Amino acid sequence: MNDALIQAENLYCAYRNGAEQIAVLRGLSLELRRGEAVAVIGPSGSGKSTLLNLLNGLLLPDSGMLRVFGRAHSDLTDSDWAELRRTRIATLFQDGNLIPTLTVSRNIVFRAGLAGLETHEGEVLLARLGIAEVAHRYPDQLSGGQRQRAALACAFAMQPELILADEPTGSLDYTTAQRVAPLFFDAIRERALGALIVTHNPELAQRCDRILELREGALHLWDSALSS
Ligand SMILES: Nc1ncnc2c1ncn2[C@@H]1O[C@H](COP(=O)(O)OP(=O)(O)OP(=O)(O)O)[C@@H](O)[C@H]1O
Repeated sequence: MNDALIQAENLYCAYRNGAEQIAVLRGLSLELRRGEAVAVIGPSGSGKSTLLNLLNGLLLPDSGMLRVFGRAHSDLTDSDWAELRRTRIATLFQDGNLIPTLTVSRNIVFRAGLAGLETHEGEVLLARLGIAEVAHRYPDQLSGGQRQRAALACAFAMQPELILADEPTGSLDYTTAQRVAPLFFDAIRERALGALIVTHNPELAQRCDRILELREGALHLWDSALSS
C-alpha cells in the first residue's frame, strides 16, 4: 500500500493582479505519509496559506505535480475535491469554520454526518478538550480558544485521514495549548492520520516529526542552527 497522502513535486503557483504577477510557490516539493505530522513554518507572506489552499483543492497550481491520496490533481474535478473535504481531509483554519446557526454539539453531529458517519462521541471529545460546558452554546457565544477547540472536535468527529491546520492552537492560552496539543498528536498517531500544521508556535512544531521552512517559494528542512 502506498502510504503517501500528499506528494507534491516542483509546484509553481502565482497570483495575477492585472499585469502584476506574484510568484509565490516556485518549485515546491513535499511528501506527507500516514501517521506523520509535519510542521510548516515561514515568515508572513512566504506562501503558507497558499500551500494549504492548494492541498485543499481551493487553488490550482500553475505547473508541477500534486497527488492527494495517490490521485493526480489534474484528474480531480471540483466535486471530487468537495468529496475529499467532506470525508477525508479536515481543514482547521484560524477562525474555526463552525456553522453559526448550530450549537457546538449539533456542529459535531453535522460534521460527522457530512462524512457519512453517526457520532455519539461529541460529549467525550468536548470533555477531553476541556469544553464540555459549552456544548449547548452557539459559536458566537464562545471565546476564540473555545471556538478553536470546538472546531478540533468537529475535525476529529469526521474521522479524517488528513488534517491541514493553520495555527491549531493559536487562540489558546499557554496552559490550554499545553493540554490540547497532546490530544491533537495522540489522535494523529492513534488513527495514523497525516497532518500538515502551519504554526509559529515552536513547542507545537517541535512535537512534529519534521519541521519544514517555507522560504523563497520552496520547502526546506528546518535547521535550528541556521535560525539562531
Ligand atoms: N488573492 C491574492 N492575490 C494576490 N496576491 C496574493 C493573494 N493572496 C495572497 N497573495 C500574496 O501571496 C503571498 C503569499 O501569501 P500567503 O497568504 O500564502 O502567505 P502566508 O505565508 O500565509 O502569510 P501569513 O503568515 O501572513 O498568513 C503574499 O505576498 C500575499 O500578499
